[in-house]
Amino acid sequence: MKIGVLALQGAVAEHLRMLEEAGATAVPVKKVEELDELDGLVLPGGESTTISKLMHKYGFMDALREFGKAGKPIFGTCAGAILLAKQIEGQDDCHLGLMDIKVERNAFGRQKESFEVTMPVAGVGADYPAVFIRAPYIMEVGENAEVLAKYEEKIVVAREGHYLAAAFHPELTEDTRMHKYFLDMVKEYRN
Ligand SMILES: NC(=O)CC[C@H](N)C(=O)O
Repeated sequence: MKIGVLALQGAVAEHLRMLEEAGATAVPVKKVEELDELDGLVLPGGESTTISKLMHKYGFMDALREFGKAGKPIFGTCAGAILLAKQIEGQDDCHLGLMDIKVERNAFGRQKESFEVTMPVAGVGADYPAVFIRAPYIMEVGENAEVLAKYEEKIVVAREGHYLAAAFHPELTEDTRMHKYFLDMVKEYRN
């Protein structure tokens, strides 16, 4: 199984390492042609506005929409979840607009810029260590999306078919369960 990590900006190396540990072959993706050989893709955390600008610059907007619409699984973490969302609170435009979720950026307030909590994530585990860094939260999910985790009543993990979004950074722990969950999704959609 070959999984790419979009390598324009953000936490790329950490995702590559976790995907390898979870049992996949993981490659950084810097050119659209590299999408062809992939079974799935991770959109890392970072700064969504910066990543989006680079996605436009290097032709990834249309290429990634095609990738998603062809049924290839995509996992967006933190800024990556913002890139996937169809709606962003306070903004008219979205980025990829592939996943039927509405997100609010930097949703946990200044005093909580970064924090770690242990929480249950459905299908992943009861005690998942979630690292939040200037994290968004998911305000609403569409009727085909399911909520996998909430923190303080806010949705922080959701799945819609072959799209997975997490508000936190699963690549910044030693716990590979979230990446394994994504690899199981990829297996499910590969055939
Ligand atoms: N750690 C992150 O990915 C932060 C996301 C960032 N606040 C954004 O809006 O893009």
